[in-house]
Amino acid sequence: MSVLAEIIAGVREDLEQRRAVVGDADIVSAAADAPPARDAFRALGGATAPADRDSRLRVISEVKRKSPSKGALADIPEPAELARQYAAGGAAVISVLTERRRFGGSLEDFDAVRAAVDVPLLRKDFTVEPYQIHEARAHGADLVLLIVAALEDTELVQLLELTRSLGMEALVEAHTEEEVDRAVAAGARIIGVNVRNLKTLEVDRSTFSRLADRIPSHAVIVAESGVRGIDDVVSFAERGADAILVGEALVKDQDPTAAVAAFSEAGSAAKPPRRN
Ligand SMILES: O=C(O)c1ccccc1NCC(=O)[C@H](O)[C@H](O)COP(=O)(O)O
Repeated sequence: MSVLAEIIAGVREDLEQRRAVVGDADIVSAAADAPPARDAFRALGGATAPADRDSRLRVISEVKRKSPSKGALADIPEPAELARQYAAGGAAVISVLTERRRFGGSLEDFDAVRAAVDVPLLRKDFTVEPYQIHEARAHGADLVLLIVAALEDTELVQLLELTRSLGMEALVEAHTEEEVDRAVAAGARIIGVNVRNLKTLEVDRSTFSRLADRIPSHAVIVAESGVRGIDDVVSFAERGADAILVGEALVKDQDPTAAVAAFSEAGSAAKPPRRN
C-alpha cells in the first residue's frame, strides 16, 4: 500500500468516528449556518478579468507539526499564535493540517486558528467524502484540498461542485501531467503542483516547471512543498507560480513573520508578468 493509500485508510476510520458523534444531517446544517466563506481565489491573486491580475507571489503558510516524510517538525503548542505571526508577515492564506495520525493536526487546531485570524483558511486534509467538506465549512474553512491522485474523476467533479455550492474554493492538487489535465477538465480554478510524490515521498522540484506550462492562464498556480529558502521561492516564482505553499521551512523558522514577508517579497520581485 502506498503512503497516500495508508493515510487515506486512517482518515476514513477517523471520519467514521466523528460521524458517529455528529451525523450527516447535523454537519450539513452546521455548514449551512456558518458565516460566509472568504474569497480564497482572489486572496491568491485570481481574477476573472486578466487586467485585474497582478504579479505578486502569494504565500500559503502551513501549520504543520510532523509529516510522514520528515517526522517531528515543530511542537506548535499554540497554533493560533503561529497563525497570527503568519498573518503579520502577509500570508495570503493559512493552511491548517487537520489529519491527526501522520501530521498531528486536528479540527481543534483549525478552530483555534479560525478564532485568531481573519485571512482565508485552507483545511488541509485528505478529502474523500462530502462529509469532510461540510465539516470544513462548519468550522469556518474557505478552501479545501482535493488531491487528484486520491479521487476518481466523478468524485473530483462532485466534491468540487459541493465545495463551491458552499461558497468555498478548492486547491486541486496534481503531481503528474495526467493529474493536471484531470484537474483542468474538472474545472479547477486553483491548481497545486505538489513537487512531493505522495506515493514515494520523494521531492523533485523540477516537477513544477514541467507541469505548470499545462495549466491554463485563468487558473491560479500553486507550487506546493519543497521550499527550503529564498532560492526555491525565486525559482518557483520565475517558473510561473502565483503562490507557494510552505510548511516545514516556516514552522522551523525562529521568526515566521519575517520569513513569510521575505518569501513574499523575493517571490514577487522574481515573478514574470502574468500570461493572459
Ligand atoms: O509532508 C509530507 O511528508 C507528506 C506526506 C504524504 C502526504 C502529504 C504530505 N504533505 C502534505 C503537503 O502537501 C505539505 O505539507 C505542504 O505542501 C508543505 O510542504 P513542505 O513545505 O515541504 O513542508
